[in-house]
Amino acid sequence: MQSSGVVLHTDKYQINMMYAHWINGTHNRKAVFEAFFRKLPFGNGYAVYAGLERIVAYIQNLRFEESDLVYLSEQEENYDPAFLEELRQFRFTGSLYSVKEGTLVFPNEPLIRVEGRMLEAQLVETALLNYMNYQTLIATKASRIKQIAGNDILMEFGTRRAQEADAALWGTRAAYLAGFDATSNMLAGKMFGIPTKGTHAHSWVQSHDSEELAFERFAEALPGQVTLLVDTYDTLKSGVPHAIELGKKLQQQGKKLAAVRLDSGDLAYLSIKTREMLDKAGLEDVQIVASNDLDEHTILNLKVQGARIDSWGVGTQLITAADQPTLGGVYKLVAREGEDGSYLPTIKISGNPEKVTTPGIKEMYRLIDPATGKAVADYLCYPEEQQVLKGEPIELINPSHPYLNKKVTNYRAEPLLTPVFVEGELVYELPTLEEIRAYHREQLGLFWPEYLRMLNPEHYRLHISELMWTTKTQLMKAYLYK
Ligand SMILES: Nc1ncnc2c1ncn2[C@@H]1O[C@H](COP(=O)(O)OP(=O)(O)OP(=O)(O)O)[C@@H](O)[C@H]1O
Ligand SMILES: O=P(O)(O)OC[C@H]1O[C@H](OP(=O)(O)OP(=O)(O)O)[C@H](O)[C@@H]1O
Ligand SMILES: O=C(O)c1cccnc1
Repeated sequence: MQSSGVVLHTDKYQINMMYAHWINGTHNRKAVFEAFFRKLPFGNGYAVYAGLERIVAYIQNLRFEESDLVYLSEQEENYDPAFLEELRQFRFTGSLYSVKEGTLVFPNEPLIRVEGRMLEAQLVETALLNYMNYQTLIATKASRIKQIAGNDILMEFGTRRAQEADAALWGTRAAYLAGFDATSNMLAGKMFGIPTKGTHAHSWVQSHDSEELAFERFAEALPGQVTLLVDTYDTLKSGVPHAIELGKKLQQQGKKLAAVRLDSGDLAYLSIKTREMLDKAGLEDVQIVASNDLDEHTILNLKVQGARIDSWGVGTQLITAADQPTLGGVYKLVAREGEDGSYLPTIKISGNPEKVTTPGIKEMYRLIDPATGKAVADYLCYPEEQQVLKGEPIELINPSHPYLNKKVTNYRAEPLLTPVFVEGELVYELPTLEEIRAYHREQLGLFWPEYLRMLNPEHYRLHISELMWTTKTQLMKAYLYK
């Protein structure tokens, strides 16, 4: 049976809530949801937002097709056929605001705001979180690795170890936007225009009578871009000497060996020795590539040990975010349409004060100190609060630690939420991946290094307006002391 693919990429409880709203006649009531995460991954000081491009494609393709409706009609819930007819007509008619991909983002910030009919705003929760959580997680991991690798070349090698095909593709894209230089994944290269690179596997060497022959044949087949894997038998006694032999031969022919790849053993020691051997043979411009379960910690350690590595192939640890496999982003209702058509702010209360949601439709700004060009704080206020737009002094309330409030008088405010869909229409021109990559680099420039360091970074804080704080405390009181 054919399926449209995306529309049922949701949890059953969304369909059941849509149905219950329909039964109650509230399905067309307006609702406002926000997607955010509560805790930064990997102990990092920031996250890198990603996922919007796929979210846009998802929203544009939301249609219940015949096979989807047939499948729904077979469910034990026995949905009323008139509900399924309603779904047949379904189109996303709401508005979606989002942070731009590549933006540095922080806990509790509304990264996506969906304003729409209950029916549609509820349906999209699962897919939006799925795309946002994974891609933001991988972009953040990649950005950490990039911080450590500096100007060295970073290649994404993870496809074979990724959690299936979609993760490999979109994870690769996330890695590239956060600073990786290339991928081994050909489909990602074709789909997203990411530069592709490849060396060869041990099987190439094993499939020949000797390592020398394997290297020679590879260089004949692919002149100009040869990287030889030198650890199949013995890196320093066999692989590197054979690569040097071939490198010299190529040099005499006016050609060039590009690099050797180390894939096991002590990468610091082996790279230092390999560099010495290559240099001694007059092959100073032959580069050294390393791979083997690398991540930001190993790369940092190798650099501290003086490793002579020019280029890093990073797979498993990046694409699976092995040290923290989920971002934990959530989607919460912050406002709903009241009987009179106006929005009522809503709250979710928790025993954990950090988990109490902040009510109402919000605008989010990054406040920049014009003297330094650096970000001072992110700030949430209600759209009717115009002080920030006029550059007037504002009181910043820290919602978790209200005693840490501060006043800012001299700032430039950059809005962080951009309209993407307005009443069902796409109004946002998606930037190219290169533009997103450049924007991410600019974003990093907005922050002092203490927020960017890998270990124990300073906390960059999200603040809210006084009015938002008052609204939040009043709503908490209203529900707690009812
Ligand atoms: N000098 C080093 N300092 C810290 N970590 C290193 C160093 N050299 C290599 N590593 C890392 O240590 C791990 C070694 O992996 P492992 O124990 O599987 O050995 P291996 O060398 O890959 O052996 P093989 O692939 O032959 O089984 C890898 O994650 C690698 O990146
Ligand atoms: O270690 P990762 O960060 O995931 O990087 C990718 C790894 O995949 C390849 O090894 P694999 O064992 O799959 O095959 P090969 O060694 O035979 O090439 C490659 O040699 C790397 O070691
Ligand atoms: O090109 C490579 O060397 C490569 C590609 C994928 C995985 N491991 C290595």
